[in-house]
Amino acid sequence: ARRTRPPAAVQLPTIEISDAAVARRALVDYADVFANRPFLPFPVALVTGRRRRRSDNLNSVPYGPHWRVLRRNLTAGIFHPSHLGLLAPLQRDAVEDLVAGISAGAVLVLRDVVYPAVFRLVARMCFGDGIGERQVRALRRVIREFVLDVGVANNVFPVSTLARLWHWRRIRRLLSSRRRQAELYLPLIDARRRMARRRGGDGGMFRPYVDALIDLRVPRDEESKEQRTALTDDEMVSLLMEFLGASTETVVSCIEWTLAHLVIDGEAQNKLRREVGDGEHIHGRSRTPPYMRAVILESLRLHPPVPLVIREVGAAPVLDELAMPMPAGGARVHFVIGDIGRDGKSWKDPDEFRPERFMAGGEAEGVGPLPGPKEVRMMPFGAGQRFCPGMGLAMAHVGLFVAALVCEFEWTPAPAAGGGVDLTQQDDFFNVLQSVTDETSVTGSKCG
Ligand code: HEM
Repeated sequence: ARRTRPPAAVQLPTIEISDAAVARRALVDYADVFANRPFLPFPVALVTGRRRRRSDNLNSVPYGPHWRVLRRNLTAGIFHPSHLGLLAPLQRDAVEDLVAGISAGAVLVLRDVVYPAVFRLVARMCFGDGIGERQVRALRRVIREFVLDVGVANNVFPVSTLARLWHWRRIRRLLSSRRRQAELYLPLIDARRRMARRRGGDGGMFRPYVDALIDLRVPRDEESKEQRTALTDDEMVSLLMEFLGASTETVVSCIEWTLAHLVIDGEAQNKLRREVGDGEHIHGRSRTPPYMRAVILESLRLHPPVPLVIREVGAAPVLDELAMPMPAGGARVHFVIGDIGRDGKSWKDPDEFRPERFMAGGEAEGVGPLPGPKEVRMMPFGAGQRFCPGMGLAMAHVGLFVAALVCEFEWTPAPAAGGGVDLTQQDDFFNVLQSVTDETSVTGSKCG
């Protein structure tokens, strides 16, 4: 109990913001005040390494020079368009794997085929394309367990004895998860270290994230900005876990919600199929076409895979313009992304799936995945200083996989689902479609 007691940050008063205008003022006008997350948004330490030492990832690191270096390493290194261009062969492989794994006419749970394909692609981005299938499967298993356990640990404490026992087992597994993850990651990191010494890099191939982390030097505090040191093994494990988890869970959830709506709205599915029918997009040769972009934005507006933007405000902040009192001792602030995207003040028929609103002449023409400085209408990737650095990659990957799925197959509800799709949302660490865990998912028939 001592090890899992909520830390001080969790005990701070929590303020929930569901109003888009207030969110904009906080995250844009007071960007620096709202630039930190509480160290532990969960009841158990997620970034505590061996010997219980703090080993930050990008999500947890305080706003400052260390954060800036980690973030630039990702955005200017891994996510730079010239570097992402080198990903095309890996993306093509992933799409071919996905399509090959679907039998036409069979009822399938979409997650069972999409999750492995996305995860394998992301694991190759992290560790290089030499990573073996067994290692990919082992990584996938521990990340999945970790995400499920965090979801449970984060929920209200269960009441019945049996439920409490089950909950407790999950928390214990979560506490040992770091060690199990490290056991898998450290040999892979060491192998890349040896390879870099022997070959001096991959010459023109995609440079995996782990190589960038091995070479990175970070400042440790404000005073010694000039003095930089290599990342510890524990820090590398935290950052790699974050990359694998963030790039898979969110993207898979967005693909599922998008397909669910396309199954319900056959007209939108056909329109999309006509748009991506030439397969250009699947081969990574073109930008996301307009209707596909509109469909993804509409899916993200209605079902943001990450439910909350979480920030911590320190003691006695001066926020004159916010028009909202802040507790003098500081607060944890939750911006409810789903409420903002469905706010009836900014959206017509906010609960309806209508991608056309994002097309030319629509009410949301010009609205993108990241809010501009003047207005927030939706913020699936957050806003302000800590907005999601993986946004471009995520939009590209969702587009790529959805294009492959609708280009190759026609999607209908599974017979067991009674001709419909249940859009119930499972509130977890990520917002996921509850029915993806049932056998009542969807059927894909081969097109043409
Ligand atoms: C559909 C896919 C995704 C969604 C909806 C999503 C959403 C978010 C949200 C809401 C935040 C918090 C932003 C804030 O506090 O303002 C975030 C942060 C973050 N995301 Fe994503 N994300 C996605 C994909 C990715 C991918 C592909 C990566 C790749 C590594 C990634 C890495 C991160 C990181 C590292 C942060 C923390 C950034 C920081 O604190 O500086 N995400 N994401």
